[in-house]
Amino acid sequence: MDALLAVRARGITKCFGDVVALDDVDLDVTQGQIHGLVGPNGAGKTTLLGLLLGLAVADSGQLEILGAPVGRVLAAADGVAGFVDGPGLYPSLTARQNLAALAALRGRDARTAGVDDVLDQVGLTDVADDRARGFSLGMRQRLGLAAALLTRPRLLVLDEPSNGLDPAGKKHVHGVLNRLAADGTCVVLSSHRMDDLEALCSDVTILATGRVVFSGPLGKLAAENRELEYRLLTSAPHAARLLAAETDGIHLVDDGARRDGERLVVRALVPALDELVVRLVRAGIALRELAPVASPLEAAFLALTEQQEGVR
Ligand SMILES: Nc1ncnc2c1ncn2[C@@H]1O[C@H](COP(=O)(O)OP(=O)(O)OP(=O)(O)O)[C@@H](O)[C@H]1O
Repeated sequence: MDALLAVRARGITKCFGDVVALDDVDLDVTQGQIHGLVGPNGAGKTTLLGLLLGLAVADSGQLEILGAPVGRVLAAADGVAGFVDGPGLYPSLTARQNLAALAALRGRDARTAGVDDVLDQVGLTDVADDRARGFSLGMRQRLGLAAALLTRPRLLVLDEPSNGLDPAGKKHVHGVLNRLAADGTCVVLSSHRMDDLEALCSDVTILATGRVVFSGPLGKLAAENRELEYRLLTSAPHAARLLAAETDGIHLVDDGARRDGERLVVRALVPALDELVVRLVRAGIALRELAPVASPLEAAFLALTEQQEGVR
């Protein structure tokens, strides 16, 4: 057992009838890390998060959570909290009553359980006495997060926590998760939003049809990735295009839909792109903007999952 790992999974397989939801999955998540699960619909993300929360047991493989092996009992391991498929709430109770009821279920006194503190953390103080029935999706997500925080988890497991959050709500929730991670809590979350994952996670695991196609630091994903498309804005578009065409390893992308005459789109590995930039500057052409057309995570996600779909 590795004390630094909040999650250690080896050879996890989970089937629902003929459907193989998870197929020989290995996963290491270090304590204090925010780890993202990403994958197309039906890739197995929720199934995996459900195993971490003790909502289901694997058919085979070994799972250790916070250093302890997980048995075949349906129960959340000590120190684990979170939700999949949206938080479970009592619609007729207020936000505060929901949290007090959860605290009472765990045998804690609602007055000292920290209800007001977690409501404040997720930004729901103003609506603490409103019934959950009237809450928007984003507010329900925040209340679910508050419920999880009430247990002071060491592993927080969240399925699509940004669903329904407006930009301010998202920023608020990101702040909460970052603070938790800084204090040593491990967060494992799924998302279809690459910008969320890039903003929050140090590491990601990409699942496709139940199999892990990548797991590791985001930076490694970018570095390992094939050629990416970049958009360049220069002081001399025509001359820049000619120079790019002559540079080894640079492929012009002539996409009519994206071409606006001013901007140049090229496909390249980073060393070839570096060479192009040096050559532009040497030729007296100013580079005003240089950005990937899609983020490295998005590009790698598409490439890796398309590859996997091809294998099926
Ligand atoms: N309780 C269940 N009974 C039958 N099949 C299930 C069950 N739960 C999941 N599956 C199947 O297992 C596979 C993985 O589903 P899962 O919900 O884990 O994927 P996901 O990556 O979370 O997808 P999404 O992004 O759409 O939420 C899918 O084919 C799904 O239909």
